Parts: sequence; C-alpha cells; structure tokens
Amino acid sequence: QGTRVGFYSSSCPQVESIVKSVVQSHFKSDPTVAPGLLRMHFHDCFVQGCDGSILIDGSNTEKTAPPNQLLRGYEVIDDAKIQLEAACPGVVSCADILALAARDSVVETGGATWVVPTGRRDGTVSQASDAGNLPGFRDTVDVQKQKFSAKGLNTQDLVTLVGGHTIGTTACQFFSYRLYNFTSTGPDPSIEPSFVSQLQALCPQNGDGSRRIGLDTGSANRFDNSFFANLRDGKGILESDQKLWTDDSTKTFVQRFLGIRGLLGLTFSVEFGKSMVKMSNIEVKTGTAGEIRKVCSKVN
Ligand code: HEM
Ligand SMILES: [Ca+2]
Ligand SMILES: [Ca+2]
Repeated sequence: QGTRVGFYSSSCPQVESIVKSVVQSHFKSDPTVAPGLLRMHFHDCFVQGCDGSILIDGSNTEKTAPPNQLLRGYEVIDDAKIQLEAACPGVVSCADILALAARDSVVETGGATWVVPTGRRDGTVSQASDAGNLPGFRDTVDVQKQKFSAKGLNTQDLVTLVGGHTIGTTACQFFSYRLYNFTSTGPDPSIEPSFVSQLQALCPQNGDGSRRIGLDTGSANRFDNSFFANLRDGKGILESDQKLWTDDSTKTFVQRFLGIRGLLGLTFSVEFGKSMVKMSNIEVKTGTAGEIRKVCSKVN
C-alpha cells in the first residue's frame, strides 16, 4: 500500500499534534468543520485517490463539480499547512493533513480514535469531470456497492463508512423530493409516516432548498450508533441511506451494528476506524510520485 504509521516520526514529529490542535481550535468556533472534513476526505479519496486533489483551486477543478460544491473546512487544511510549513518546511503532504484532520474530526465529535498511516504525496491533477464516480444520493444499493468495490471497499465497508452520516447535515434539496409526490400516492413509503410531516415542516415544498437538517435525526453532532437505529426506524434522510435497510445484503450489517439477537455483533466505532484506514489508502501516491505542495490550494 505504501503508507505507514509514523512516516513523519523523524522528519516532522509534531505533525499529529499540530493538525489536532488546528482542528480543535476551528471546531470550537465552528463545529460544522468536523463533518465537513470527514466528507472532504471521502471525496478526495474517491477521485484520483487520497492525494489532496479536492483542495486545488481554479476553474473546472474538482471542487467546482456539483457533488463537491457544499464541501466545507478548506480553511482548516490551509491553516494546518501554514503551521506545518513553519515547523517542518516542505515535508508534510496536504493529502496526509486531510487524512489526519478527518480522523481528528471524528474524535472531536465523540468517536473512537484510530491510527492513520501516512506518507501520501500530493497529486497534480484536479478536474471537475472526474467527480462522476462519487456516489449519488439516489443510487441503488447495487450502484453504491459497485462504486465502493471499484475502490477496493466491500459491502461492510460501504455500510460502515456511510455511517459517517452520524454527524453533519444535508441541504433540503437532496431529499425533499421524497416528501412530496415521490409516488403517485404521496411520499416515499420507506419513510416512517409520522416522520414525513416532521420533515415537511423542516423542508416545505418549493421552500429554500439550501436549508440544512441533520443526517442523523436527534444526534447530528455526536459520532454514535444512532444513525443505524434511524435507518431501522424508517428515519433515514437520504434515499441512498434508507436503502441500506431495504436491501438484505446491507441490512445485515446495519443489524449487526445494532446488536440484533442471533447475529454476530459489530462495534461501529471500531469498524469505522478500520474501514477508514482502507478508504484512506485508496490509490495513494507514495515515494517519488506527485509532490509535497507548499500551499494546499495549488500545485507547486
Ligand atoms: C453512498 C455513499 C454516499 C452518498 C450518496 C452521500 C451523500 C451525501 C449527501 C447528499 C450529503 C449532503 C451534502 C450537503 O448537503 O452538504 C452528504 C453529507 C455528508 N456525508 Fe455523505 N454520502 C455518502 C457516503 C459518505 C461517506 C463514505 C462519508 C464519510 C466516511 C460521508 C460523510 C458525510 C458527512 C460527514 C456529511 C455531512 C457534511 C456536512 O455536514 O457538511 N458520506 N453525503
Ligand atoms: Ca483525490
Ligand atoms: Ca450521531
């Protein structure tokens, strides 16, 4: 794979503490950076591998593509990079900063920690047209599985990583179609009926599509198991999330996270770290490939 734990132990021993303190200070003034950074790392890894390609500014770069337009937390990465350039100039890649910041964001919101192997190098290519292989919120489970397996991630990784939706929010525009005229007789039948009216109040028909609501109702700020209980209860917000409960191949993992009797239990917080390490190693550039950017928003 090429990355390893402790890659910077002699070249920049302070790297982890610097990234952590930068994430913490931004999180204090703006807690939305935590889900923002977790999602950003996912969107980085799925396009050109975990190489910081998502961070590049410019017309027609990845960040301009529709699935990436609402990403947030870029300022945290820039800030960490400035501090790291002062401490260990030219050493730490932006791709590694993002991988570490994603882990630190989970910890800030109450998740369990994991060890992040480092040594990623930064890519030099960032094109909006490459963002097409990111999963979409209307994707079937089969398509979700295909997109993950194309990146070496299995069905358990899919369910586990989508569990990242235990924190953060979504704009009404990505799910309000489920609440009105989804079928000829009304809302998406997979939504718990009493929950439909709650959601309709939050996202009125023809209302402001940019309004945001939690992806994990009742627990959008906590990295916990609640997201899976919401799927069981017909309270998934995104169509793609709720489908994980409709399809047998993914439902069994949701049930295992919930500790359903008769099934071998899985601990979400532990599995999340394991699947993140796999995701964080997608198509990494190491050794002499790519570069170490001086500024994360542009190639050298
Ligand atoms: C089938 C796969 C997935 C789909 C279709 C999907 C789709 C979405 C959508 C539509 C949003 C709302 C964006 C917005 O309104 O700003 C969102 C948010 C989010 N996603 Fe995913 N996602 C998927 C997988 C993942 C994975 C694997 C992770 C991380 C490991 C993740 C982490 C997040 C987070 C943390 C947010 C909240 C962002 C914020 O509050 O700014 N998602 N996702
Ligand atoms: Ca990338
Ligand atoms: Ca939660």
